Amino acid sequence: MALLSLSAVTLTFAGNTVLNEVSFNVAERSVTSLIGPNGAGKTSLFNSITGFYKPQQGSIRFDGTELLKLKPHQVTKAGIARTFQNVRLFREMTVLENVMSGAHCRTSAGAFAAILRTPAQRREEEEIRARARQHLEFVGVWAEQGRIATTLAYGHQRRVEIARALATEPKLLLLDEPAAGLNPTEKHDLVQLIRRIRDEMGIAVLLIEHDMGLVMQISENISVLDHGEIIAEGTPKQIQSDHTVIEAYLGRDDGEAFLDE
Ligand SMILES: Nc1ncnc2c1ncn2[C@@H]1O[C@H](COP(=O)(O)OP(=O)(O)OP(=O)(O)O)[C@@H](O)[C@H]1O
Repeated sequence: MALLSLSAVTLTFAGNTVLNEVSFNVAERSVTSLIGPNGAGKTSLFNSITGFYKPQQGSIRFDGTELLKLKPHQVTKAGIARTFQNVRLFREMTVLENVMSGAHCRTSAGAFAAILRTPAQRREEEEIRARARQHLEFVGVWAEQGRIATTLAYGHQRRVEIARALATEPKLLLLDEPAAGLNPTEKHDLVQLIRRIRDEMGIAVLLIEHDMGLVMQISENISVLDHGEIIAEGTPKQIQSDHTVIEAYLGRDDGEAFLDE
């Protein structure tokens, strides 16, 4: 059964249709990629899933819950975490604090207890710290836990952002262009990390990515968005030989990337 299921999702801004009756599924413990030329509507789709945008029509069901009625923090609590196209870490916080902030949606002691620093709150804080450590070790940046997050090398900032997303304890992780700005070695490591997130943590991953080599290597399923519509779906092999997809990329800025692979 699908973990995430979009059905005829339509999103418009001032009469401009950004998503037109988009339907697709993400299976549990899978890596699914969403590809498409610049401006196709990929990030808008992420924003619709996470409650930042409110599609006018359709349904987005996740693990038995309709998401379209929920606010962003409720979507996080339901089990969906995301990273952003441009890394968004808290500037004044250390690496560890950034990751601990991700766990806040799961805390129970409450703001009052936090102000009074009750024993229950202190215990909870210790648990969050221990889990944040596990996540930082998992993504391989624990050694830098005490540094201000935004002073880290770019590739490491991306890992911290993934660790923060994992700290919300998601069932589904949305990654928006995680390979952008990474060198070949870092991209290789990212592929391994995404596989470990799926295999060791049992988390499904939905990926927006322009690096076709990476997409073809890692995805079980690919959905292709063009001008706000799903124009193809299938395995990497099926997508690579799909003429509609090749047509959609021809003559685009990012077309060569697709055709070169
Ligand atoms: N808040 C908004 N208000 C109006 N139009 C918007 C808004 N957000 C997105 N759009 C429009 O939706 C279209 C799709 O944009 P989107 O960023 O989702 O594409 P994308 O596929 O993620 O592109 P890229 O690969 O370049 O990141 C664009 O025409 C964009 O201008």
